Formats: sequence, structure tokens, C-alpha cells
Amino acid sequence: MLEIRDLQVRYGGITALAGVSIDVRQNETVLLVGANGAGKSSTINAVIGLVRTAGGSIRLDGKELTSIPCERRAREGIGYSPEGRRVFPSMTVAENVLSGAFGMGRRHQRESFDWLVSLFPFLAERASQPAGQLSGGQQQLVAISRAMCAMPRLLLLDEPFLGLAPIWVRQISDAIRQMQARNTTILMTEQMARPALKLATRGYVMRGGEVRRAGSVAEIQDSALAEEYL
Ligand SMILES: Nc1ncnc2c1ncn2[C@@H]1O[C@H](COP(=O)(O)OP(=O)(O)OP(=O)(O)O)[C@@H](O)[C@H]1O
Repeated sequence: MLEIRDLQVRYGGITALAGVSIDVRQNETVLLVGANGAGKSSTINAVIGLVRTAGGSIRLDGKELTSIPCERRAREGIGYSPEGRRVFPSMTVAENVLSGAFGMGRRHQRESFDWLVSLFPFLAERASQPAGQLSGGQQQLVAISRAMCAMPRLLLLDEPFLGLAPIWVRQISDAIRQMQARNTTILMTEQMARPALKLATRGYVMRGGEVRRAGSVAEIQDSALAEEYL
């Protein structure tokens, strides 16, 4: 479904990705694992269009994405939850979540919101509260709910578990499982790989802007290189 070939990203003189190739098949959950600066976020951000690519291709169901501007990529069915619990702090919880389905019909928005509330009742309890007042774990759930609200066919999750207490890790894992049950294809990144490994089907170990190893979750877990990060 997603075909990344020889992807290159540079920030000025810094090479962040030096020719990365990754495949994500339909209904798979693929994990990018690696230490700080390995190139995980740059890969995700290139797919959603937040960074310009210096070479290579990114195809979604055969369609080249690199020539589509960032603001139009969501319409291709891509949902994105950024690293670092980024919510719009002064907007309400409901506004934050519904912004993920911007431009879609009211009925679709209502149905999605009701479904998300059935997963996370606090979204209804806190619906009219500014999102900036929530705890870190709740903000991360709002960011993920926003990415899920449009029911994307490809969901990009950048470090969804980073710095969270176990109770939030469980809730976010449950949300990801719900998306899997709805046949959503997922590409996620993680430094703290253990909870993510339970959700993934395959993984890639990244280091220094390159893929060092690819394989099943078991293979990734076994890899000596991965040891460093787990
Ligand atoms: N905006 C930027 N300007 C300059 N260099 C950057 C920028 N963003 C990332 N880099 C550099 O690009 C490389 C890859 O970073 P990237 O954020 O993709 O890695 P990562 O694996 O996601 O790490 P992290 O877990 O810290 O986000 C690193 O050397 C990083 O310092």
C-alpha cells in the first residue's frame, strides 16, 4: 500500500535520511524503531508532507505523494499524529478532535466523534474544556483521536507512547487495536519499542538515516542491533 523507495531528506547540510526504503502492506502495522536522531520522524514527516524530500519516491497505492502538497495529503486518506502530544491548547477537546475531520460532512464528524467517545469516554466529559488543560496522557489521546477522526486508511503515529504512564500506554494500545480491527494500515515510530512491538506485524530498525534491519517483529526483537534500543 505504501512504498517508500530510496528516500532522502536533508536539513541544510545535515543528511537525515540517506536512501530509505520501506514497504507497508494493506492492513499491516509496521514499526520504525531506532534511537534519537535515527530518522524515524523524518520518514513519517516526508510521508505526510511536512518535510521536502531531496530524492526518492513515496507511493500510496501506486500514486506518487511527493508532488502532492502537504495540505492535500490528508484527502488521500492519511491520518497523522505528531510526536510530542501536539494539541491546539486553546481549542476545546471536541474542536481538536473534529479538526481531524475538517471538510467532511457533519454526519461523518458526528459518527466519528461518537465512536471515539465510546473508546475514550473522557472525550465527552471534557469536550468543552481547552485541550491545553488536560494531562499529558489525555493530550496524546486527543492527538491520536484527531488523527483517527477522519477514519484514514493509512495512520501515521510518531512516538505515541513517549513519556506516558502505563495506564495511557494501555489506552493508546487499545485505540490502535480498534483501528487495526477497522482495517487501518498503520506506520508508527517508537524509541521505547516494547509496547509498540506487541501491536506491530513487522518492523524496521533505523540508525543514522538508514534502515539497518527489516523483518518480522520476532526478527527485530532478536536482532543484536535492536538490543541497543530495547
Ligand atoms: N528541523 C531540523 N533541522 C535540522 N536537523 C534536523 C531537523 N529535524 C531533524 N534533524 C536531524 O535529522 C536527523 C534525523 O532526525 P529525526 O527527528 O528524523 O530522527 P528520529 O529518529 O525521529 O529521532 P527523535 O526520536 O529524536 O525524533 C537527526 O540528525 C536530527 O538532528
